Amino acid sequence: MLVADGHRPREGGADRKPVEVAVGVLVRPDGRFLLTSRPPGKVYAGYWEFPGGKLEAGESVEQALRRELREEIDVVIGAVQPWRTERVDYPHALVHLNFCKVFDWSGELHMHEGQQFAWEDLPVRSAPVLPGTVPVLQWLAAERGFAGQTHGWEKG
Ligand SMILES: Nc1nc2c([nH]c(=O)n2[C@@H]2O[C@H](COP(=O)(O)OP(=O)(O)OP(=O)(O)O)[C@@H](O)[C@H]2O)c(=O)[nH]1
Repeated sequence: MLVADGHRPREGGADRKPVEVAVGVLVRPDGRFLLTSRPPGKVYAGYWEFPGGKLEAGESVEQALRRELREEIDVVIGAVQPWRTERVDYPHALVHLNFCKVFDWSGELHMHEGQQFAWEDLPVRSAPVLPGTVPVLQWLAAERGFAGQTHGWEKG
């Protein structure tokens, strides 16, 4: 489990029920992947992440991902490949991130919530990156044989 921002995990942290989140790693044929900035008004506004959001009652990860990506960035995704999961303990919540790879989608990107977007490569130029996004960059680096810093640390 990743503890974000050096905060002290709350009592019984490991037993709290995490919020399930579906996250999409959209990869283009040239290997670039999509990052979006968190919309104004949300926690960590302006931080860069992979697009996605919380599961609603009764939804599977795949259903939530399809809904979120349609609502937030206007794309209809094809096959969803469950990839890896990660728990992150934030001061505001304990989340269980379900990362899925997506290679195939239709529609033009439109940011519906005032986000910015970038098709990124390693090292990622957009900054700052959300704590829960950092491990994903490391997994991508390992897959791609990329050595070195995966992202910058300063607010860009
Ligand atoms: N989408 C997304 N969320 C992430 C990533 N990494 C990460 O820690 N998270 C966390 O997972 C949670 C996702 O919640 P969200 O606020 O984006 O979801 P949502 O759109 O359903 O939120 P809402 O309740 O404001 O409508 C946040 O606590 C966020 O900080 C990531 O790469 N992508």
